[in-house]
Amino acid sequence: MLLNIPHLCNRPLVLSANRVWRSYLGGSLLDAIEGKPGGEDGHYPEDWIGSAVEAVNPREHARAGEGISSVELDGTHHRLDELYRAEPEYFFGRGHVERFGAQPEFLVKFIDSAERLHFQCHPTKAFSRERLDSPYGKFEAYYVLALRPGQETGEVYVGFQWPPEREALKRMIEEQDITGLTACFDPLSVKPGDVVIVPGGTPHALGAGVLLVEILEPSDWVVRFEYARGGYVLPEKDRFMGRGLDFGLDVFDLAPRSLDEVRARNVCQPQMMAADGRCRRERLIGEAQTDCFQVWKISWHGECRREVKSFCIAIVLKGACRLGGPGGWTATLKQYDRVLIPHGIGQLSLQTEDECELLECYPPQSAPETESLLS
Ligand SMILES: O=P(O)(O)OC[C@H]1O[C@](O)(CO)[C@@H](O)[C@@H]1O
Repeated sequence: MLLNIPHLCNRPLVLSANRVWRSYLGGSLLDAIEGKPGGEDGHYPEDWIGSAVEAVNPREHARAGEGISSVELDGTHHRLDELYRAEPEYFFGRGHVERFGAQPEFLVKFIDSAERLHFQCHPTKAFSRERLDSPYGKFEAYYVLALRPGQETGEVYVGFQWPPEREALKRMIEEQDITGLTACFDPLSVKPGDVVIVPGGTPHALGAGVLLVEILEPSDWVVRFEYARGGYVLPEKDRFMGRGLDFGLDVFDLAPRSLDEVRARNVCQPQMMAADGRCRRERLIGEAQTDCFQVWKISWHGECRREVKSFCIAIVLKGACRLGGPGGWTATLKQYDRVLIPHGIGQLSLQTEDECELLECYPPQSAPETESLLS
C-alpha cells in the first residue's frame, strides 16, 4: 500500500510496547509500566523501542518479525522498518540516508532483569565485517533507570578482572563451570542515573533487578558462554552465533580490566553542554565513547521550543510533559513514555509544570548539540 507518510504522520510518534522473547527472566516492571495489573516475570524481559531490527531467538521461540516495532496510522498498524524504507528522508534526513541507509543505525531497548543475564560477549564492528559478513557489531550502553524495590544497588559485570588463558576459558565453558566463570569478574555496582558502555569484545552480564535503557548497535549478535538461564538451556546453535566455541572465543578481549580501569573507561561522566535557568542539556555518550550513536539528557521546566535537526528516540525519565508538534498536534507524556521524533517535522514544543527529564538517543554524526532551543 502506498502511504503518504509525512502527510499522515507529520508529528512525533508515541510508541507502544514491543516486548521481545529472551531466554532470561524479567519483565514484571515493564508490565507495570504498561499498566498491566499483577505483572509477572517471564520470558519477555525486554521492550524494543522504535526498532527496525529483528530478534534472533532459538527456533522453538522464533516469531517472524519479532523485535520490529509497529505504529498505528489512520487506524492501521504498520511495521516501522517499512515506514522507514518508504520515507527515509522524512525520518532521517538526506545526509543520514546517504551514509547509513533507511534505518536509525542504532537500537534502543528497555531491559528489566529479574535475574542475572547469561555471561556473554558481543563482536566488534571490525569482527562482524571480517568474520560475520555484517556491517554491525554490538557496542552497547546502559542508562540505569531503577532497581527492583528493596534493592540498594545493582550490578553489572564488565570485562574480566581475572581473565583466564584462552584454553582455560574454553575448558570452563565446555564444562559450564559457572563458579569459575563468575570468579573471572568483580561486579561493578550501579545505581539509577549511571551510564555504562560495553564495547564489542567485552565479556559481560547485567545483574539481577536492574531496569535500564540500553542503546546499542542495530544487531542481535551475541556469544553466550553460559548456556542456561531462566530454566531454559540454549540450543547449541544459539550459543556462538551459529558457529562453534572456537569461533566464539575469537570474539573475546581477554585483557585484564581492573575495576578502577572499568570505572575510568566504561562508566561515563555526563558533560554539561548548555544550561540556563530553565533548561540543561547534558551529553552522556558522544564521539569520545563511540561512533555508533549519541545519548543526551535534557531537563527543563516551563516551556521550550526546539528546532528538530535529527531523528531521535526520546524517553521520559522524570516528570510529565505536553509535547506539541506541527498542525496543533499535542500529546501528554508521562514517566517512561517513549517517542520517535522524525527528522522532518520542523519544530517541537515541550511544556511542563514541574521539572521534566528526557533521555534522547541520536544516530552517529547527527548534530543534536547545535539543535536550537528556543525559549
Ligand atoms: O543472552 P541473553 O541473556 O538472552 O541476553 C541477551 C541480551 O543481553 C544484551 O546483550 C544486554 O547485555 C541485550 O541486548 C540482549 O537482548
